[in-house]
Amino acid sequence: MGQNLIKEQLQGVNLFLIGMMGSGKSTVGPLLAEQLGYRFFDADVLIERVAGKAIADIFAEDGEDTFRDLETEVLGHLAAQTRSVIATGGGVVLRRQNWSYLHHGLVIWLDGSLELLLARLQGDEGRPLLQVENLEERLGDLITQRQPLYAQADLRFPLQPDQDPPAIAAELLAIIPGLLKPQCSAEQN
Ligand SMILES: Nc1ncnc2c1ncn2[C@@H]1O[C@H](COP(=O)(O)OP(=O)(O)O)[C@@H](O)[C@H]1O
Ligand SMILES: O=C(O)C1=C[C@@H](OP(=O)(O)O)[C@@H](O)[C@H](O)C1
Ligand SMILES: [Mg+2]
Repeated sequence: MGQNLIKEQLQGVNLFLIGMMGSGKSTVGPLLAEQLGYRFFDADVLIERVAGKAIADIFAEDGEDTFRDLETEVLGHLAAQTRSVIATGGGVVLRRQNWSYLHHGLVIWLDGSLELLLARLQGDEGRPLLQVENLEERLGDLITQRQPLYAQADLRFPLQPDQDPPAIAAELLAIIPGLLKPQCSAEQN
């Protein structure tokens, strides 16, 4: 299906990318936005802008609760936009209020295995929840806790270890029209 037809069918509806840390939300998001003529927002980048400091410093100095409050605030603003692809942070699914914002758009879950995430996140220093001795155990615990929440997405997209970001974006663009209901339009509301 051509990009113009997909754009026409989407009618401005936002795309929210959800999934575990390392699933590629921040990487695939801009590619999707470019193909669709949408804007791209990374919720984490906006949180850092609002707080005036890096995510690691928000966690260290103000605590996770403050970070989650900022996350909800930023998401509320983003949900009021149209024609946007939004990369969320992996923990966005934890708060019920966030789901009321996510459901303003189409919610796409990038679902990666523990093995895939571990390979990508080894040595990462920017994600405060992963600064532990046993990364595999921490990721496994987070997956167990969050999987039922991610499963509330409109689409589960299983990640293949050898699929590069452009190929993922292309496959998503082919799948998305099938998710749309005829009356689904952000610009009619
Ligand atoms: N399809 C992919 N194949 C290989 N590496 C990827 C892919 N998507 C993302 N990455 C890499 O994985 C890491 C995490 O990606 P990122 O987009 O920051 O994930 P998220 O925003 O979901 O936490 C980055 O180093 C990124 O370059
Ligand atoms: O999973 C989480 O709780 C978090 C994920 C991070 O974003 P990414 O999913 O983009 O890494 C960031 O929001 C913060 O470190 C907390
Ligand atoms: Mg990210």
